[in-house]
Amino acid sequence: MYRTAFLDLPPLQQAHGTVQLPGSKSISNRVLLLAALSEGTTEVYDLLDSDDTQVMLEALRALGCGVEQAGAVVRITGLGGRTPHGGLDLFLGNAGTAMRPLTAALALLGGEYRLSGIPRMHERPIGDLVDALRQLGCQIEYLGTPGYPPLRIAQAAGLPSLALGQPIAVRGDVSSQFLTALLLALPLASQSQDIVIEVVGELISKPYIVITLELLARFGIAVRHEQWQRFTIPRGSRYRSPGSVHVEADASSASYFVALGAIAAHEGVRIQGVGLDSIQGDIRFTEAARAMGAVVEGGPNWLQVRRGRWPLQGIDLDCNHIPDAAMTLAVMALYADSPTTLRNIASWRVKETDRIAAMACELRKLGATVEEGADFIRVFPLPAAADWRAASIHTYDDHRVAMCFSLAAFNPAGLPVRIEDPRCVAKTFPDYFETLFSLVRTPLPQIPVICIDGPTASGKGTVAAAVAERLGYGFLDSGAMYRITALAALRAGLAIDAAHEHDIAALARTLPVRFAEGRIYLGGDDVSDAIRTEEAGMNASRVSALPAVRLALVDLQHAFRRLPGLVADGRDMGTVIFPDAPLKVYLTASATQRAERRYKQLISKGISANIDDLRADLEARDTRDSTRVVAPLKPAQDALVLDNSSLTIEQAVQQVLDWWLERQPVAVAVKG
Ligand SMILES: Nc1ncnc2c1ncn2[C@@H]1O[C@H](COP(=O)(O)OP(=O)(O)O)[C@@H](O)[C@H]1O
Ligand SMILES: Nc1ccn([C@H]2C[C@H](O)[C@@H](COP(=O)(O)OP(=O)(O)O)O2)c(=O)n1
Repeated sequence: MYRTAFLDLPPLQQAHGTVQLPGSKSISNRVLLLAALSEGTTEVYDLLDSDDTQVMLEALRALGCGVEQAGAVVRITGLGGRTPHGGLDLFLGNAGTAMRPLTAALALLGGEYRLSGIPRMHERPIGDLVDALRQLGCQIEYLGTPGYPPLRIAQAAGLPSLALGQPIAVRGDVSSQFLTALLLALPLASQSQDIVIEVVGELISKPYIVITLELLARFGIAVRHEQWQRFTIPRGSRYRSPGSVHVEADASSASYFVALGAIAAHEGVRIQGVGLDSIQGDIRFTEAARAMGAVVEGGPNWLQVRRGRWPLQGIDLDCNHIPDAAMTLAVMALYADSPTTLRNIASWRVKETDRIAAMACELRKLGATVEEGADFIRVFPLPAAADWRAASIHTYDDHRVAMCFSLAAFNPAGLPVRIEDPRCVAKTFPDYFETLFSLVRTPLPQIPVICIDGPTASGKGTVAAAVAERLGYGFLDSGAMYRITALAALRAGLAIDAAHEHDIAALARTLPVRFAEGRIYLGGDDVSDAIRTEEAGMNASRVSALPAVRLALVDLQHAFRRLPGLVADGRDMGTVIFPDAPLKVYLTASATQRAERRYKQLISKGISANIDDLRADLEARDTRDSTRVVAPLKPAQDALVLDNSSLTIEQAVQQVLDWWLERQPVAVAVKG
């Protein structure tokens, strides 16, 4: 997961490969609640691991359910008839799929609870559900704005007698989650009579109700309905664990990869975990994608998508049946040859953010003309490369905004797209960007590299690692390659000299080196500390003067150039290894400063050192590194020199970031 302030997506062109999608959020949280209300233990396979499921699991644990995580299986031992722990303060983040059903279930179980979330959760309506529960006789109070969380369920004395004789009325035209919440929870009260729920107003998002009914059936509760307006929970209904449940992959998450297959050139994308027979309504996104031009094939647990018609064609669609996935259509619309109108999407206004306003605003930043109304959005395409603008996409703490705008990186202008706060995808798909990068093919020159070269102890490694971290880029410590090669040579009994050049080069070509969790392994051996001694540095300097060894390490270093970008530090990153890098920095500091830094670094690690010896050593190393025949240490012609003798680490990092950011098209667009 990227935890950076923003993520710059380089321009993308092709996609190819197979993707296994995370579990559906809607199914995951419904299954968790049903398992929690059942007797016995339910094994849940492929549960989505995300912010929204975590808050649900924590709430269930607090209420007294058994929650046990064992690899890919989560075991929930339900309350059965037991009373949940009361007097709790449950924090539910921004998870509507936890807030609504838990409100209903806890109101029907008795006890006292406070339910709250992040500020946006407190702006998302829940009044219609509370009204329905109050009608029944439940005691629920608003702790802030009436109609919105936070809430207090105040039934310290247990449950008041419920008025179940009349049908329970609930509005269906704001969010189908209110009806879902009642359907999931009301079997708790069905011991002695049928319970009837009547929907007031047109029911939106029916496909989500289909999921609810399917899952209730899996847990032994057969709800009848008439025309989606009147639902009956039969008398004597009881939650019965099916023993195990497999969660389908998320069909809404699939929409980004269906769109990817439709937009990207090449043979297309295969999606595993969800197929055309999915119980999730958003699977019908595939029909909309087909209408725009995608070629979609599918089977029981898979989809295969490739580009068909190109450019895509605009559509005019009532999206009531695919409210979440429809956002993806709004970005696909940019690649069409006629406008796209998405209708009946009023529910977008009460989701993680006002999604109609958000989509319109961000699409306009890319250069598109957008019309919006209370319940529709119309997007005009950007047919010519010159129509596109570089943009920094604000994501409103809305995972879907972040994910669907990543598709703008396929723009024909070859512009990168900045996604702000990429971490927001954690709500449903923490590894979304990693998954995207694993499928797309990008010409190497499009993958940015920042080179930081310079003499020893100038702070290259420190600064490069920090810059990489801020940008979400990979990090190549090329010096480590030479250090490891020198160590491997000595362990193999090879003296580091010209006579053994070819043997050492052969060793370097097949170096079994592995980087994992901040450690470096040579074969199975953790050599992270062994290669950091001053002696290892000097040996590295010697081995690096052998031309055949340098050549042998080129491919290994090039392999680090991966999406979304790379920061590489060393001696010849800008001059030899990545000569086309868009930013090259030559980082240096006075010999006195460098000796002092190295001294402090060694002392802090408990290694004794003498500052005069260190200075003499580093000057000797500078001389050897700068005077060798192949790839000597020197600033690239187009490098920016940064003498950080009198800068703090943070100032040096900031300077490199400033140089980088001012070169990005987004910055230019903002300034220009
Ligand atoms: N302004 C600065 N910039 C970078 N590093 C600094 C700075 N001031 C002190 N240092 C310290 O210098 C030491 C050497 O840095 P390092 O990144 O290992 O250098 P290199 O990779 O160039 O050999 C580290 O302990 C680092 O914390
Ligand atoms: N790209 C590179 C990186 C390092 N080397 C050589 C020269 C250096 O003295 C050694 C060790 O490099 P390293 O960057 O790890 O050393 P310092 O941290 O700067 O002391 O490897 C090189 O020749 N080319």
